[in-house]
Amino acid sequence: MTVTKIAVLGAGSWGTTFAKVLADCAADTDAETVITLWARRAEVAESINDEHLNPAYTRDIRLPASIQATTELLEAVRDADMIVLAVPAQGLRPHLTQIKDELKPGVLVVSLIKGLERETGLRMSEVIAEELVIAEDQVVVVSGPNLAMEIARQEPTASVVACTNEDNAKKVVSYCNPSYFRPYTNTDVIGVEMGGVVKNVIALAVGMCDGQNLGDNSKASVITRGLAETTRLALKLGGRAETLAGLAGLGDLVATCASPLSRNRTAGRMLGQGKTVLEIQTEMKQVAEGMKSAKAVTQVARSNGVEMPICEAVVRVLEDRLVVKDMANLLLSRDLKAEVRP
Ligand SMILES: NC(=O)C1=CN([C@@H]2O[C@H](COP(=O)(O)OP(=O)(O)OC[C@H]3O[C@@H](n4cnc5c(N)ncnc54)[C@H](O)[C@@H]3O)[C@@H](O)[C@H]2O)C=CC1
Ligand SMILES: O=C(CO)COP(=O)(O)O
Repeated sequence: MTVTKIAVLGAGSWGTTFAKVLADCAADTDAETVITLWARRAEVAESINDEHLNPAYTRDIRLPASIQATTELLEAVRDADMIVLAVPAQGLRPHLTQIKDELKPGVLVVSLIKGLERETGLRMSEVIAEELVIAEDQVVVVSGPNLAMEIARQEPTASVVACTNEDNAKKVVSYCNPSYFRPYTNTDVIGVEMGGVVKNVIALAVGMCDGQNLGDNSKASVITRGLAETTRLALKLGGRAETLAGLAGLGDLVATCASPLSRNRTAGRMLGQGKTVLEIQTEMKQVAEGMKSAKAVTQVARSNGVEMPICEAVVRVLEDRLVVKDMANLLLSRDLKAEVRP
């Protein structure tokens, strides 16, 4: 039997949980799979190897003993058939630069990351293909309503595995389909990625509503109009409307904006309570991608002539050019128009 080697880079909440998804799937199917999880910090790798726990990120969840953690990046990716990327968006490119000479020909590279590169406005799949000099159809994106802790607890969850080559998406699906995780394939990589990126910014706005003690009408209005602006941008960039109405669009937006587990919603709530970006970054130990990607989202939108008033307002708050209590007024006083464009 051939052994499949999978490397997961990033032992935070989602990287660790996804490694568990892969390991549980391999156990369910009796597949010969070696899963190596790369952690930046030695104590994280040691805890995963010795105790099968990653308490800082997945609390008391017992990880499969088959997951081997390492702090050696090149050792993790050497001979890997599939490399899964779960580091924060702004830290991705330097890691790609380090691993690019170690890639096995034909390797599949899977992005779990929900952000845009700030300097270039590129989606993660674009950064990966560009930096690793691999074909677009070797890059696969996994996105959906996937709060890591719920999946770590094996609560039933669906997701989307997107690749321009459907066979490659199916291959990835075959590795990440344990009993509690149901991945659907999609060939609309742009729609899937943009759904995941923009929902983080909308979740910041919903968190701001919480921080201002606003109720469900306000939040539902932000979520729904947020989906409208996300869809406008995704369509303009070449995505499909059905994707944004699916798991990676509406599904992820609802999960993130509703869940107290969401780091983006939590960061938004703190902003709504008057905390500064610096205070929040110091207090939160985990990444809230929307805080880093919001500006790039609005820049990409502007350069494509797409209106994104909620995202624009979030950026103004992040840049200290708008106080949260004035945000509703700013959004509600815009010119009246039809809900659906004829
Ligand atoms: N946690 C979740 O529920 C989900 C997260 N995601 C996405 O997955 C990506 C990773 O997120 P999480 O695992 O949740 O983040 P996290 O904050 O839990 O962990 C990030 C990991 O990357 C490491 N890290 C931080 N800065 C780094 C840098 N500059 N270079 C290298 N490593 C660095 C940290 O030590 C940690 O191991 C993000 O893009 C996030 O939006 C997607 C779906 C679900
Ligand atoms: O992407 C996520 C759920 O699908 C996680 O959201 P947060 O990064 O806001 O926690």
